[in-house]
Amino acid sequence: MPRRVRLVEVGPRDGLQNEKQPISVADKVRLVDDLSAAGVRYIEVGSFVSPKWVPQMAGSSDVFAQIRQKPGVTYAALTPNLKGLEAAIEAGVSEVAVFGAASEAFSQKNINCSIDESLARFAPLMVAARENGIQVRGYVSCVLGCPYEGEVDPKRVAHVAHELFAMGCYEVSLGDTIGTGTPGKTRQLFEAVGREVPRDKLAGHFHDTYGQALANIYASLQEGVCTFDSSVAGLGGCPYAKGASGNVASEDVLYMLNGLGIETGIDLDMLIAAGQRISDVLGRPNGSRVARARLAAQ
Ligand SMILES: CC(C)(COP(=O)([O-])OP(=O)([O-])OC[C@H]1O[C@@H](n2cnc3c(N)ncnc32)[C@H](O)[C@@H]1OP(=O)([O-])[O-])[C@@H](O)C(=O)NCCC(=O)NCCSC(=O)C[C@@](C)(O)CC(=O)[O-]
Repeated sequence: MPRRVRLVEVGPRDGLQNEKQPISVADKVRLVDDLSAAGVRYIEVGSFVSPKWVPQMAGSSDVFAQIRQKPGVTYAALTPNLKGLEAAIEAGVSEVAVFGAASEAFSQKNINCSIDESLARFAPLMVAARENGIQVRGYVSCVLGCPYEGEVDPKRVAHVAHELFAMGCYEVSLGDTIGTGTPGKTRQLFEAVGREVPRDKLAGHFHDTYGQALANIYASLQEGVCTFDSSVAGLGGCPYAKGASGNVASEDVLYMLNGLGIETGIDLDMLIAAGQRISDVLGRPNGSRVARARLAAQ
C-alpha cells in the first residue's frame, strides 16, 4: 500500500457538468475555494468545450477569473481540441486534460469523432501546450464498460492510454464512466495497462453507479496506483452516459484512506462542509455516505 495518495477533485467539473439547473459563477467559485481551503491540491475547475454540447461549463473562464488561486494547488480544465486549449490559455489555466475513450461509440457520442481522429486532434494541442508550458493530463473513458458497446477489452484501453502517454500526457486517468467495474476486473485492467504505461503514471477514475467504486480503489491501491479522481458529495455524471451516477464521493475515499493510514493532506471535516454547501445549492441530498453519517451525528 502507498503511504501517500494524490486525490484529484473533479467535483466542480465532472460533478457539475451534467446539472440542468443554472448554477451561478459565485457558487462554482465558492466550491473551488472551499475545496482548496480543505487542503485539496488538485482541482478540476471546468472545461473549455462546446457550450452547445455541455452548456453548464460555458462560464468556465469566469470561474477561473474569480477563484482565489492558492500556491501549491493545481487548477485544471478539460480541453477537447486546440480551440479549447486556446480558450484555457486565455483564461490563465496552467494545466489541462484531454479526454479520449476506449470505445468507438462513446468517442463518437462524447466528442463527435473516432478514437483515431481524437488522437489526431490532441496532437497539435500537445504541441501548443508544450510551447506554453502547460502540463496535459489524459483521460480514457469506458475502461470497464461502455454504455453503447458493453464489455471493453483491457487491451483497447492499454492502446489508447499508451498513445496518450506517448504523445506527452504526464498521467493517464482510467475512467469507469458507467461504474460497472468490479475489483477483479479493475486489477486485470491495471495489469494490462501497466504493461504499456508505468503504474505511477496511471490514475483511477471510478463512478459509483453500481456501488463498486471504493472496492475498485482498494483493488487499484493493491496494483500500485496512487492517484484517484473523486467528486465532493459524489456529485455528477457524464452527459453522454445515460443513468451513470457521480464519481465516488471524495469524503468516502478520504475516510477509507485515513483508515488505512494513507496521507492526502485533506481535512475531512472541511471537505464535508464543502460538499454539504454545494448539495444545499443544488437542493439535493449529499451523495457521500460519510458526510451523511457525520452530519447526522452532529
Ligand atoms: C469536441 C467537440 C467540440 C466537437 O464537436 P464538433 O461539433 O464536432 O466540433 P466542430 O469542430 O465541428 O465545431 C462545432 C462548433 O463547436 C465550436 N467548438 C469547437 N470546439 C470548441 C471548444 N473547445 N470550445 C468552444 N466551442 C468549440 C466550434 O467553434 C463550432 O461552433 P459554431 O461554428 O457551430 O458556432 C464537442 O463534441 C464537445 O465539446 N464535446 C465535449 C463533451 C464533453 O465535455 N463531455 C464531458 C466530458 S468527458 C467526461 O465527462 C468523462 C471523464 C473525463 O470524466 C472520464 C470518465 O468518467 O469516463
